[in-house]
Amino acid sequence: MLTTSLFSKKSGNLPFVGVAGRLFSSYKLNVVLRDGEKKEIKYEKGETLYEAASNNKVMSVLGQCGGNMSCTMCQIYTKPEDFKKLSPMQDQEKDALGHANKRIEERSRLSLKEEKTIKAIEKDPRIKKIADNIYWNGYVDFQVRDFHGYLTPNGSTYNSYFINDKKTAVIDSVKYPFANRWLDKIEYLAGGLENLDYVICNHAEPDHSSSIQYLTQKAPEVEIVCNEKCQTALSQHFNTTNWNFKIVGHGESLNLGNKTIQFYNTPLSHWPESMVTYDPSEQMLFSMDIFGQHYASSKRFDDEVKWDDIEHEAKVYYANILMRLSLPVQKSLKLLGGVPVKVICPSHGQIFRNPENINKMIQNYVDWSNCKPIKKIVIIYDTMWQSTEKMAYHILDGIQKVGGVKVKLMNVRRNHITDIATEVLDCAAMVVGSPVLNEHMMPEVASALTYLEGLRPKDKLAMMFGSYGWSSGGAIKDIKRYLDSIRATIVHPEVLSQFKPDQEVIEECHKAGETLAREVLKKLQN
Ligand SMILES: Cc1cc2nc3c(=O)[nH]c(=O)nc-3n(C[C@H](O)[C@H](O)[C@H](O)COP(=O)(O)O)c2cc1C
Repeated sequence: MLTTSLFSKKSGNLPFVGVAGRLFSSYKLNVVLRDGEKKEIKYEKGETLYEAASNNKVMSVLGQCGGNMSCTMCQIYTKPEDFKKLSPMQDQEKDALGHANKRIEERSRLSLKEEKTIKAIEKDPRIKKIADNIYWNGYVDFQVRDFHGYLTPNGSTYNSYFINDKKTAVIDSVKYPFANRWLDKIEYLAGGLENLDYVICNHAEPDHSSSIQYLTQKAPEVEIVCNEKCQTALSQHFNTTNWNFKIVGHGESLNLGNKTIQFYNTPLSHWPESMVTYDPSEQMLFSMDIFGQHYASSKRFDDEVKWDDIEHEAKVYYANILMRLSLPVQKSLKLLGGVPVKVICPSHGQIFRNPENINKMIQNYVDWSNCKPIKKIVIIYDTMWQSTEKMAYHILDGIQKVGGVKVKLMNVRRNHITDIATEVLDCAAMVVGSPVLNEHMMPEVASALTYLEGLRPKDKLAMMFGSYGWSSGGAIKDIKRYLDSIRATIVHPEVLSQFKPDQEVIEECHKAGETLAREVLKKLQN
């Protein structure tokens, strides 16, 4: 039985049964052995039933699992009215008792003491200790495949962090379908939801805030720490009438006892209210969506998984979520540049603790926020009867003939906009092609370009192409409007083909590809 939380500081609701020694310095216990023999034993303050029984040598078979909530030999029954007074039962204990006895809800618990709980917490895969008195208590969502239209083939995590000090605090919550699991973990770590003092809300987006509403129902006293804009945004998402807000400004601190944590506003480093939390004692930055990755794993740290995987997911995240917000992100990076960081705890994905990885990720953010181009050309196109596709392949041939430039061929119906945006982030040039359909470009090309127009990739060279039947201009006019909007530099006139590309058009495509590759090399010659 989890006699009291590892971190419980409010002793008013300490349980008494099975740990009677906690409330009475010495206690008598009547033991009836299996063969019917009766014995009276004493047990002392702090002893569990298991310890009392083994110290008095009455039950030699007790405790085979070493107190790890498996063998259920220390199972006890309480009176129903006493059962209610006990600390909440966690999954591991429920599971163990569930196997042993179906009546667990009524009056059955395991008699284990606090030290076992510490071990259990540190072994518990649902919780992860990330520093002394700081725990990850988020949720790993292996199943999620779509985030507001952006594909997440590797799932994601909603990271939440529990700080145990004289005051207890949780940083960020999880997406609402997983609220109960989040609440369970807080209950487990704090020894009751009523023992939680603060929830720090760095960002009002529902994947990080939507479970707070369930916490405030159960623990109305908890203070919601956030900036003013976040309070407004939360009130525009949830009924916050009874929420107990504590508004903090940029650079303000919150003393938790031994630790004093700090808050910095990082507006539009995702939403206007975005803020980060910093623990100077651990040099730990709770960076909200900055450095996030949609990546689900049973491991929590960067150095426990393949770097290439999380670096890729961080890039996908940046391209699809933050590319448009590069200026605010640069401001946030500048602000945080003066803050020494040993650990970065983002709100999605792996926690960065490897210094080399932290430096690499910060450098990536500097590069990505500048859309720093590499020698790469992305060809984005659609086709009905393969004429435009054929042109795309001949442009690709021209690029490859020059050499030294990577090419990505992306049919918009075979490549999701998530991946197109990721490839565009660091490409030097984009080539966009569409056949004419009803005097316009194809709708999937429009979809990709609308997405890119919103994300605003910077500093791209560009070129257009496509096939038509009887009126050449429709698709090109549409594509050009988007390329102009993102201020791309068109470095070659459009290449057009009436129906199937003939030899002359094919040669034109080759030449266009060659010109484009040379322009890229010229631009990136250093
Ligand atoms: C439904 C449909 C609508 C079309 N509308 C136009 C049009 O408005 N103007 C035009 O010049 N060609 C139009 N075309 C002809 C195509 O642009 C032409 O067949 C072109 O070669 C198709 O290129 P693709 O092979 O890459 O799909 C249309 C074709 C289809 C099937």
